[in-house]
Amino acid sequence: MASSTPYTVRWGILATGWIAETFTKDLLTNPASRDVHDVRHEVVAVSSSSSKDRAADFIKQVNAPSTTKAYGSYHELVADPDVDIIYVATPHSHHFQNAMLALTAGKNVLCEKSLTVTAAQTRKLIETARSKNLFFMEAVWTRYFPLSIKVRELITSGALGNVYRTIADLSVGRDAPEGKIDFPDSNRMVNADLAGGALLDLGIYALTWVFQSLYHTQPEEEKEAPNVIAAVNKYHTGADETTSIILQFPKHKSHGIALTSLRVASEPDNKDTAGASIRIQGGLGEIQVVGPAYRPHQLRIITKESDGKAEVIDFTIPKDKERDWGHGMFWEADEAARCLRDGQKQSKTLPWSESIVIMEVMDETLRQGGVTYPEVISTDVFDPQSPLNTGKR
Ligand SMILES: NC(=O)C1=CN([C@@H]2O[C@H](COP(=O)(O)OP(=O)(O)OC[C@H]3O[C@@H](n4cnc5c(N)ncnc54)[C@H](OP(=O)(O)O)[C@@H]3O)[C@@H](O)[C@H]2O)C=CC1
Ligand SMILES: O=C1OC[C@@H](O)[C@H](O)[C@H]1O
Repeated sequence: MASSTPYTVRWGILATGWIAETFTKDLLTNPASRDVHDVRHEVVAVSSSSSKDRAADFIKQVNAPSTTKAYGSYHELVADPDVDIIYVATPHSHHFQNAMLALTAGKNVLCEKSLTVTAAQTRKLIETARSKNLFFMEAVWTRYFPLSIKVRELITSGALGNVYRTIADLSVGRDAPEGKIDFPDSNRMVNADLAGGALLDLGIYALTWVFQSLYHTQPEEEKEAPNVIAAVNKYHTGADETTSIILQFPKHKSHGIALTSLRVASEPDNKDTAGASIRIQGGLGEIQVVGPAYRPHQLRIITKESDGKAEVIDFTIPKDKERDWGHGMFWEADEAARCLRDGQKQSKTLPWSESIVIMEVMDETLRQGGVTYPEVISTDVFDPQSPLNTGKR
């Protein structure tokens, strides 16, 4: 018999930057505000590699319970016996070392995108999670949106016929005079020491739409790794600034076109007038996904049957009115909670095997573009005393 008591997950937050704040505020919303009643979340500890004070400020900033523990190091957080799962919210450069730190301490992990800098690092993390019987998931929040679920249902129901092509773009329009990009060179978006660049930060979302529509929705035995043809422009920091990828899935005769750029914008006026950022095209019609690829808000479904008329479905992100907050990251947290409750070590919506194939596509793209990152962030040898774990910058 199903229990009426929601299953509670106790979170530890590793790092205190922008996304850590956004995600933690989502964890603290009332699940009932999104009509979820089977799981709930507690934030029991927050760690900052900068200082314990920084962690304490963060706890106040997000209005977490006063019992939440503040730690001045990632090592202390992963050793806390009250924590069930660690949310890794550092820059991409740090994900491998930080997630290994947590897994080797026996903690389940939800790790921000891009999962790692290299596919070898992803494989190592997955081997570690498997050998320690722990839950591990890449935090591609968009996959858990009701909008994404609807898109996958439409594809698998055959509403579009065979899907032959997906075009997906996430570009942020930060071109600046004299060949510059409007981020300081030290910013994680362009800083090679922090695994900066368009592909790992934004291109992962364009690839998410290609994979959701052309790979994930295939029966298990039909899934195939694609051939990759990439064009990459590098910025003077060595990170990629504009990257375009053609993915060819030979068995299914389908193509994915994943686009990302720090210079041009997929939504120049943020008002949906530029058209859909994502088009999923089948023999019988197409789905247009409107809004930024990471947080889209509308579907337009145009099929031969509808005679060219679009069925438009709007999706709003529910807000917890008491906290005046709701960003949309809570759905991935709910997924992690249900996996922990049910003893599943990976999410069916983004299984380990798929994270590996996507990282392999990114590896190949960066190889073709001649983008390389420093050894300290691209090694797949775990070092608990790495500066990425100790915060010694
Ligand atoms: N899902 C989503 O929508 C989004 C996901 N992201 C992902 O989240 C991750 C973090 O991004 P974001 O929050 O924007 O980044 P921020 O720069 O805002 O925060 C990163 C945090 O990591 C910690 N950190 C540890 N070492 C370093 C270092 N050498 N340089 C900078 N920070 C360091 C710091 O926390 P402390 O000092 O407390 O240890 C810092 O506050 C990235 O992987 C990014 O791709 C980002 C934005 C949106
Ligand atoms: O994941 C992300 O989504 C939103 C973007 O603004 C941000 O750069 C990226 O990290």
